[in-house]
Amino acid sequence: MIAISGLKKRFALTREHKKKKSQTDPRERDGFFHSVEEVNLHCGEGEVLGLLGPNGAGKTTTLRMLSTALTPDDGTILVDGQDIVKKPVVARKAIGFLSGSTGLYGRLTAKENVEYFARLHGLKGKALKARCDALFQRLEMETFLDKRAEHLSTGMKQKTNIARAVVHNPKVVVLDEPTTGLDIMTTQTVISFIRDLKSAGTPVIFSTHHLDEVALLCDRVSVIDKGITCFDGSLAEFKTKGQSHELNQAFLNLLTGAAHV
Ligand SMILES: Nc1ncnc2c1ncn2[C@@H]1O[C@H](COP(=O)(O)OP(=O)(O)OP(=O)(O)O)[C@@H](O)[C@H]1O
Repeated sequence: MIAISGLKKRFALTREHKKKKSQTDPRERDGFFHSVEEVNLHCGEGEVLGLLGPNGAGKTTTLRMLSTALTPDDGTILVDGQDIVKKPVVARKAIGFLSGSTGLYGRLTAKENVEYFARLHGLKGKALKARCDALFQRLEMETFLDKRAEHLSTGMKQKTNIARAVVHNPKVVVLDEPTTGLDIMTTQTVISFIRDLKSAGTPVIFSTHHLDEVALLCDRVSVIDKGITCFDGSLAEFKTKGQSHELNQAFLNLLTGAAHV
């Protein structure tokens, strides 16, 4: 289970920012940019939650706090009942996090990258081999396992990153735009991998701009607009509140306020 409430994060404005200070952006104030102002969401066992929002809404900042890469200024994040801000080491074991910026070691092969992270998580011997082999097969990585990461295509890198993120069998999985830049085949593999996680009861949160993926995968939807959660609920509630069965339209209605008229 993942439960986020009252989450906030602001960044000090740089001199550059201050020079270009926007007169209209209410998130720029008191010398700070308020990236996340009030985020609340909930994702239970076996649920997949799609995190939506326009560019710059605060999705990545939220997911980076959830992964413990960033410390919140306020609010609570519970993962499996544990407060991850107070127990970041426990949290890192419990969470599998895929970030937008790839963190593969270019001179290691795809296989070596995944095995390296498996070892960091304490896996070894037969258990390490069994876990890695299962992931390589599931993510259809066999053809490029021995290629150096620096020579992999975008899709191959993403599969390697996903395997790396979940190699320790985390209790919850958090994916920041997992299908961005991928071809249709690789996207299908990623979508079906998320379905497997769901079937195994693992809560999954992923950010996306693709509403067709939300339709295929999600039980729950959370929408952030200008750093504030403006919707968090089931897919059915999203359609009702957005006043449309067409997800793109429901999303737009929620963002423009048309849904509240
Ligand atoms: N370290 C930082 N310092 C200053 N501002 C930041 C920092 N990180 C993020 N921001 C700002 O916070 C806002 C939210 O960024 P974030 O990356 O979380 O948005 P997003 O919803 O993931 O957007 P996108 O869909 O474009 O990826 C943006 O305006 C961004 O410039």
